[in-house]
Amino acid sequence: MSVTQLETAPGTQAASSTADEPMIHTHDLTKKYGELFALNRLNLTLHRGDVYGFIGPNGAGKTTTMRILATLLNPSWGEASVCGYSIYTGAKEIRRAIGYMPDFFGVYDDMKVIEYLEFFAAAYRIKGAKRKKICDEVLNLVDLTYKRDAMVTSLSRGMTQRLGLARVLLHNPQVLLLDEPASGLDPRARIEIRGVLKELQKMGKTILVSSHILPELADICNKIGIIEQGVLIVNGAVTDVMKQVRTTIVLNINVAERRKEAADFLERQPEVEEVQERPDYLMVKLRPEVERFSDLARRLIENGFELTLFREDEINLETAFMRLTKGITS
Ligand SMILES: Nc1ncnc2c1ncn2[C@@H]1O[C@H](COP(=O)(O)OP(=O)(O)OP(=O)(O)O)[C@@H](O)[C@H]1O
Repeated sequence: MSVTQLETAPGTQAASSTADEPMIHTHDLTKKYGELFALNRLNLTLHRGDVYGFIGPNGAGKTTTMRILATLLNPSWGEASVCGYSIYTGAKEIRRAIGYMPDFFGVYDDMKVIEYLEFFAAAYRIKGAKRKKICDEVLNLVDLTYKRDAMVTSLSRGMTQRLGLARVLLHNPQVLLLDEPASGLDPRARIEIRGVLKELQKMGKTILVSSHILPELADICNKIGIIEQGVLIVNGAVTDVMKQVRTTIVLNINVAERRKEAADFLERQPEVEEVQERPDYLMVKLRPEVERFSDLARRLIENGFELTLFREDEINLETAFMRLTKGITS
């Protein structure tokens, strides 16, 4: 994947004159359908380079937010601006400055991958040699160069999602609105999408990305918001949000040999509450007040254990997240 080439591609620049001016800003943004608040006084601020994970269950208001920011839907009241342009007066400028990938999008059946991209590049009035260069660059970025001449209908769901991402990158937007880009993908395809998002993050794009699943986004975002029934119930830096979401940390740890000894060693460590042996690893529950666990890895290594696995248990994190979202609004 190449990061540098796309940075030089011509694109729409933000209206923002200072580096601190938010790339996305909303104030009391509200959308009502009859009596239903699809979105209820949403206050969000994203700065250049922020990758904001927008997490919530079905019907929480994620798509509504994205569609308002993409100027495809009017709010009932409240303010929103993207790249310094108001959604009320700067819709044309906003559309040039963003790449919006909806949760469902159609692809044209009878086209090759490269024809599909060239078609949209032409719609952005990218011409001639530049068009070819940019199409090749975005294909490379999403790792689809090897499918350049394949028919779009022959792509897997993961590849189609990556092609959708390539499409919204053609005009080098500064802000990306990505509505559940990893939904319905198998674990491998999810990892691939995450890889692309990490590349985009390195390029300094501002990204609002939604998901049902917290762990899916936790390690690529710097900020996270959890929305439920139109209300943003948690908002902040990933580390702070994680503290609120989980009550205890559970780690999955394995060593190359002497697993029983490692279990005994772990049980003696001050931050460990309980160690359970699983067929392939040790499940290590930390005491409730413990927030950091990197020292534990260091001590294991210093005591001669060769670590083959050391990671936070995602299922535990997901369960904690579900508990939090259920607990607050029900
Ligand atoms: N056109 C509409 N008319 C009436 N209600 C709507 C309309 N569009 C959305 N809603 C309602 O607004 C709420 C928020 O929907 P939204 O699509 O934003 O949720 P979401 O978080 O994107 O959900 P999902 O994860 O299922 O895509 C839901 O209760 C939904 O039923």
